[in-house]
This record gives sequence, structure tokens and C-alpha cells, in this order.
Amino acid sequence: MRTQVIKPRIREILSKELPPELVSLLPKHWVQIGDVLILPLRPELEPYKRRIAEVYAQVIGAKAVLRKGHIHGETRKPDYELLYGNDTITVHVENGVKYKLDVARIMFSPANVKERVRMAEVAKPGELVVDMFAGIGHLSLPMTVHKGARVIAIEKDPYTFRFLVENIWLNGVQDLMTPYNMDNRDFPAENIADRILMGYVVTTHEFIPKALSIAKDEAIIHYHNTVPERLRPEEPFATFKRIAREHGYEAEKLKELVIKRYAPGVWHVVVDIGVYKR
Ligand SMILES: C[S@@+](CC[C@H](N)C(=O)[O-])C[C@H]1O[C@@H](n2cnc3c(N)ncnc32)[C@H](O)[C@@H]1O
Repeated sequence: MRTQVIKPRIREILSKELPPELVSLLPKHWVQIGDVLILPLRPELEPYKRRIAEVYAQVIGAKAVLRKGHIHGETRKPDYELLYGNDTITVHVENGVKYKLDVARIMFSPANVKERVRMAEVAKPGELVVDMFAGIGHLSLPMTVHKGARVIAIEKDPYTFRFLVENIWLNGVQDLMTPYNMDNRDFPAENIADRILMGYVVTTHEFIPKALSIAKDEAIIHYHNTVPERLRPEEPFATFKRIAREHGYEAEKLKELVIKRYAPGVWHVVVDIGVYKR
């Protein structure tokens, strides 16, 4: 996954092929997920983008290169441009967890690594975790692999869901982790979870009533959302607390962490919240 620093060999090859003023614009950092690279490329490099991707791939030993783009929409799909290779499905190993995914079509953020590691630390053996926005098991696989937590993983997007199922088997946790391909709003069980993961942004508050209905009378919720700088530190907890009260729960903020900058002046944060039915 790590962000890297340009290798002298890449510079050496490309400085023979590119105008000198463009060589200094070559990406100095990139992200490697399994054997797929995500390269940020300046617009000035457009005419050379495929050759640049080929050289990075060959020197680094990657099978595909994507141009960094943005993450969009309800199912958080990336819009990366494929510059080299044709197979963007890979297995990425992080913190002893195997994640199989299609890097071109499924988000896997390097900035969320600390949170994936932290979830392995906070989970407790045997507790029931409901992951309402499971993705490929980004946050909940570490909890079951490292701590033996039982997990119900809900993922709406059918393509992402295929990888979630594969990852459960790949990590040998099929006896502990149960995947559901559905919208979490249609998940029928109530009052079952010791811990809930709400790993989603922008509209996560809309899902608070559903999370409370899935939670046991006492539970912990890892509540992610995006929040403008000017509303911190009150938000996003103040909104959570208000909605929880309206549904008969007290909410206590246990911890708050910044995950990353989401947009200028907007942060992606996670708040650990204890909820108690009144
Ligand atoms: C941004 S990814 C995050 C994955 C992981 N929770 C994390 O924080 O790294 C969010 C996932 O939630 C899924 N999703 C969005 N709305 C959903 C819903 N209503 N029910 C179930 N899954 C949903 C998307 O398809 C996507 O795979």
C-alpha cells in the first residue's frame, strides 16, 4: 500500500524520452495495492501517460497502472483511468489480512490504514459486530482475523459483494463472518449487535436510526462521517446524540479521530460512541 519515492531507474529511462521540463513533473509518490499501482499524473504529462505508466510498472513490478481519479456516488466507486495492463484484480496483504479486490472499481484508501489496524485492536473475541457498509471487509475482516469477533457484513453493491465473499474464504473466517448482499436499511434483525461499524461518509447520519435498531441495549458504534472544519469539534457527535435521543438512546462520546482530509476544509472523522437504551 505504502506511498513510495521515485526510483532512479524510472527517471533514468524517462529522461531519455521526455522533454527535460516534464521529467521533474514525474510522480514522486504513488500507491501500490497488491500488484496494481495508482499514479497521480499531472495534465502536462498527458501525451506520455501510457509510456510513463509502462515504465513505472516494469521498474516496480506491477501488472497494471491506474491514473488517480476521484471516488464517487453511493457505492463509493473510483473513476480511475487504466493506463497499463488489463487485469486490475489483485490480492493486497495488510496487517496479516488478505484483501482481494478490483482496484479499478473498488475503493481502498491508504489513508484508512490506521483505522483498519485500530479495528483489529478494539474488537473482542466472540462479540457480534455488524458492519453496515462492509465493502470488501475493509474494517471488519481485521476484527475477525485477529480477534475472533463474529461479524455480520452487509454490502449493497453486487460486484463489491463478490469480493467480500471471496475474502471471507481467503482469510479462513467463514465460520465467524456472514455476508449479506443487501441495503442495510432492509436488514431485518434488531437488538443483536455489541458493536456496529458505520464506515461511510457524507450521509452517514441518515443511517443512525437503523444502527440503533440493530444495536443491543448497550453497544458501541464506530460512527464515520464528513464534517466541515468550522463545525468541529461539536459535530458530527452532536447530530448523532440528538438523533439517538429522539429514538430513546443516550449517547456518550468515547473517542474521536481524524481519518483524513476529505475536501478543502472538510474532514473525514470517526467517533467511537457508547449507546444505552433509556
Ligand atoms: C466507502 S466504502 C467503505 C468500506 C469500509 N466501510 C471502510 O470504511 O473502509 C462503503 C461501502 O458501503 C456500501 N454501501 C453504501 N450504501 C449502503 C447501504 N445502504 N447498505 C449496504 N451497503 C452500502 C458501498 O457499496 C461501499 O462498498
